[in-house]
Amino acid sequence: MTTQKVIVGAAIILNGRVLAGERSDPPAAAGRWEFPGGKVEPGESELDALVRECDEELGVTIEVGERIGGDVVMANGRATLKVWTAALRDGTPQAREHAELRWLAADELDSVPWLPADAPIVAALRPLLS
Ligand SMILES: Nc1nc2c([nH]c(=O)n2[C@H]2C[C@H](O)[C@@H](COP(=O)(O)OP(=O)(O)OP(=O)(O)O)O2)c(=O)[nH]1
Repeated sequence: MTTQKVIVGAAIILNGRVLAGERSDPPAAAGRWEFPGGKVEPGESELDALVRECDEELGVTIEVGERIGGDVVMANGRATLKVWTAALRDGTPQAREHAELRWLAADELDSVPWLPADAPIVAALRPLLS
């Protein structure tokens, strides 16, 4: 049986800006930008995975908000991307796994090359940043 993997992402919003991270690997994705997050582990809830990944990747505790956009089926058809808004509860984001982190305002969202699957999420996010 094939299991559909779920990738969860956090659009952490602070003062009208969203936190974006530049991937450092794998080579095909390096230099592309994404929402912090990652794969949901077997037996783990999606929201628990989101909180865990933000702790691991950024060293922060988040409070999860609302879903942004719909489920995005990834190009290989074997994974689905789901993104939520989030607020910082504790800590200052550090680039533990990303090459760089940036806080982007609505008019800066197009200034970085997002991973292709993120395009509809970024579009849905824009009106929330003001
Ligand atoms: N975190 C994240 N991943 C995304 C986004 N958009 C997108 O296409 N992806 C893809 C990139 C990767 O192929 C996959 C996430 O895998 P990952 O390697 O970051 O997951 P992980 O942190 O669980 O890593 P690992 O334990 O398997 O090393 O989803 C996004 O906005 N955020």
